[in-house]
Amino acid sequence: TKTSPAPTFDSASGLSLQLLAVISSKPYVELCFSVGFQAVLSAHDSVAQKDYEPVLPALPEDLPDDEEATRIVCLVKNKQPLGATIKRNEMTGEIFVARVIHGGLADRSGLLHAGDRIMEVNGFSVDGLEPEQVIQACSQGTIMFKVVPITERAVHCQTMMFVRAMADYNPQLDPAIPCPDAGVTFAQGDILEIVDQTDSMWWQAKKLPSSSACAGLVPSTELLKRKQREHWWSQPYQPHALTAKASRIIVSPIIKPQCFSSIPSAPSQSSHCPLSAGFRRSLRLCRRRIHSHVQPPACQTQCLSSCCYSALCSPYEEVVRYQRNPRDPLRLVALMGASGVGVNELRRRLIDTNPQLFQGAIPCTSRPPRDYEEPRRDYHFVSRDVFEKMIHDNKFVEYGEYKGNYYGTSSESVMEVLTNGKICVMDIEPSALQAVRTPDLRAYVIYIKPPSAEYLRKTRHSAQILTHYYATRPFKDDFLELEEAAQKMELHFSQFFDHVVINEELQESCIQLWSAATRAQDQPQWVPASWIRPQQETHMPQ
Ligand SMILES: Nc1ncnc2c1ncn2[C@@H]1O[C@H](COP(=O)(O)OP(=O)(O)OP(=O)(O)O)[C@@H](O)[C@H]1O
Repeated sequence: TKTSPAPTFDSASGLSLQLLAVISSKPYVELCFSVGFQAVLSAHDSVAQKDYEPVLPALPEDLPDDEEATRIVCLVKNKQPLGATIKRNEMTGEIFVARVIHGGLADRSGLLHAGDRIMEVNGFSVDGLEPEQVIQACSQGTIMFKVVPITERAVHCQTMMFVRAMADYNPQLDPAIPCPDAGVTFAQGDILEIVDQTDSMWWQAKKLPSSSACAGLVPSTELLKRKQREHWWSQPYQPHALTAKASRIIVSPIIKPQCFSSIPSAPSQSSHCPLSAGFRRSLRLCRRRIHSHVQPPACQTQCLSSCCYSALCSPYEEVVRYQRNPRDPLRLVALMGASGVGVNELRRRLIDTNPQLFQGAIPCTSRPPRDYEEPRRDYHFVSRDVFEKMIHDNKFVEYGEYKGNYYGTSSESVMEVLTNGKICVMDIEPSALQAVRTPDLRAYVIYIKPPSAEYLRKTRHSAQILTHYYATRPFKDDFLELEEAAQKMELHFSQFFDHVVINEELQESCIQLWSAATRAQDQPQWVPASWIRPQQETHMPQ
């Protein structure tokens, strides 16, 4: 049978000091004086003397039979929070542990649980005290709780999940949070690790990257949705603001065709210099015009019941860490930016300088080919009927009507580039975000941000902005228009930006773009879980 070794001495550390008096050899003296060695001997003595158990006061003899089992919990706290919240039962006045924060001091002790009734703190009864007074008693140093442990602990729902926040949240501005100091502040686009969903209202989460083991409180999906809805209804009705808000979270990829018949017919601008796929003026104009002409919804109710409501449905987007398998098709790189910031200039340079790696998708049109145009190089030329059938079958990432002809980019034409082993680079309007964030295209969205007004003034004096088919114009209002458009885009869509490039110096921006676009193909990235899950369902770790 296994027997525990019995100690020969119970005061080895004392013995080591006696030993010192008789030995004079230097290595032995150093060994006996070393901190580690003394600590080992002291630990040995504690075990040998069996003085490792806390000395509890003797039980009083007149203990009633129905005395509840209590637990003494001793926590040593310095500056870190206790990691627990308390609440008072309004009927009985009893104080309970309301929740224990994942990874906090109380949680790591393993001795305090949600539902434990607190009877005493540091020897003083909490009877009749307000929760704030109890908290004050736990401010620092060694805190001794006497608690009646909860008999049936709640089943903890601790499945780990990562989400991307689609909205901003500041606990200090939320009067409903149980403890603002325990809240996590986050902004749209932040990645949160949800570590506990036991409470249907207040989840526990860590904002990534996080160096702390301790989580904090964030509103659950349901609660955040409710808060957004309340905020929504409390705003005065502004049709345009409502449209912008609606597109803040989810945007419908399908935009009704617009007719721009008022624009005069244009000269064949590209007759001498054929542009690479996707740079056609008509396509760009068509896209820009549609975006700026999107009508506000006919009525508020209709809006709330359709696109806005679906936007409200997802204040968090579940994400997973994804690294592309080299055998999988490459990812689409979608560039987004305010008109005039330089999206097309950068895209053109990227493709022109690395044609073996990057390519644009060939757009589709219902317009007849011109003399200098070649099918499948300049456009996929299709009849109006075929184009309309493609619209009906949801084939387009984006499309619109310009001067009586349809123009668009189909998912198929993007896929063609990707499966041929090239990175497809596309410039998109926010309305196409939803259509490119799909399991097939897995768009990596790069936002092109304007530099400071001062830098713009310095570098864009000869820059021209595309206005209509045959004309460009210099920037107006000292770049105010560009800055305002960029701010709006960031306000509503920054949660979808995987990367941001500030377009200061062209060549430097191009290098940054190249590096981000290639990194997106090989390095792990946070992507919507829905892109990956269908294939991974059977292999998900439990
Ligand atoms: N970093 C830069 N430095 C100097 N000029 C720039 C820079 N980036 C872009 N430009 C110039 O700014 C003008 C607008 O650029 P570009 O056409 O690419 O804008 P855009 O974002 O595609 O907008 P739109 O589609 O409305 O034309 C062009 O004349 C371009 O050469």
